[in-house]
Amino acid sequence: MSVELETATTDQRPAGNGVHSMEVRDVHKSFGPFDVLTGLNLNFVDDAITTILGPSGTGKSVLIKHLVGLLEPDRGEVLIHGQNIWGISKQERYELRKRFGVLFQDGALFGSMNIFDNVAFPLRKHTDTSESDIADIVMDSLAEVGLEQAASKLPSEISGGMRKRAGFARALILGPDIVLFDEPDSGLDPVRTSLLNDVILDMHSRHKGTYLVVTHDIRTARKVSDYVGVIWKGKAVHYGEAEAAFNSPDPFVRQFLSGESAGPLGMD
Ligand SMILES: Nc1ncnc2c1ncn2[C@@H]1O[C@H](COP(=O)(O)OP(=O)(O)OP(=O)(O)O)[C@@H](O)[C@H]1O
Repeated sequence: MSVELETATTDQRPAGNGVHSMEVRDVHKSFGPFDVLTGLNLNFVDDAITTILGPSGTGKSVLIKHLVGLLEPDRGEVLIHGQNIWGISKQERYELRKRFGVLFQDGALFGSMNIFDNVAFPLRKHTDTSESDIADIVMDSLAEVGLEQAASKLPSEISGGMRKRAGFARALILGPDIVLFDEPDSGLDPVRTSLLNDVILDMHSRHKGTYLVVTHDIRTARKVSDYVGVIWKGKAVHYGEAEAAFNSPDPFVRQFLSGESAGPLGMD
């Protein structure tokens, strides 16, 4: 492979007060001898949906874990609302984490709780909301993702697509201003993927917020993205408006976004 690895220019303007909600500055992370993030820089555009694409094993999930403070960089900084998340106390980091909604690959629902209780869980854990208000909020939220009929079902009694939507409802229940999706389309057929993408777009237009979607699915990226970032070998090699990404002259970005075998990206 003979691609020059350039770090993407990610100097995008934040939407509001001059501070990006999420900034990754020169983050390095290794696991034993494996260098996974090798100087990652990303300024996510606020109140937009950014899709992060990249080959398998390139560090996308590791990026998400850094953003929510589950992993600490070996070098570099992760700033959330302008705060270096490893420069604050554990308690402050915990408080900051509540402002995130995270949708993990499998929805991460509690198997022994019905869908209503799964979605109500963050409200019961983190707020003093009364049970009657919780009932209203949860049922509204389930209606938004088309699951009001499934409230009393266990996760094992509904389809994979429904579990993802339930996970999404739970991720949004505290009104987060940042929402992270780790491969929301994994394990879904194209129709269910498309339906989930409709829900992502609909929820974003209703509730706003800075959304980050990690995916392998180019169709998902085409459908939901305002901005596209491409990570390769632990660095951002592209970040920009979705249309520009899909028309990029860069051979690596072109090959990756068109899913073609011919190009600079090989099997290694
Ligand atoms: N806690 C960990 N300990 C050791 N290695 C890890 C750990 N977490 C991730 N890795 C390694 O870091 C690399 C990047 O993993 P990551 O899951 O971020 O890739 P990815 O880009 O999300 O891949 P995929 O698209 O296949 O999900 C992989 O080689 C993985 O094995």
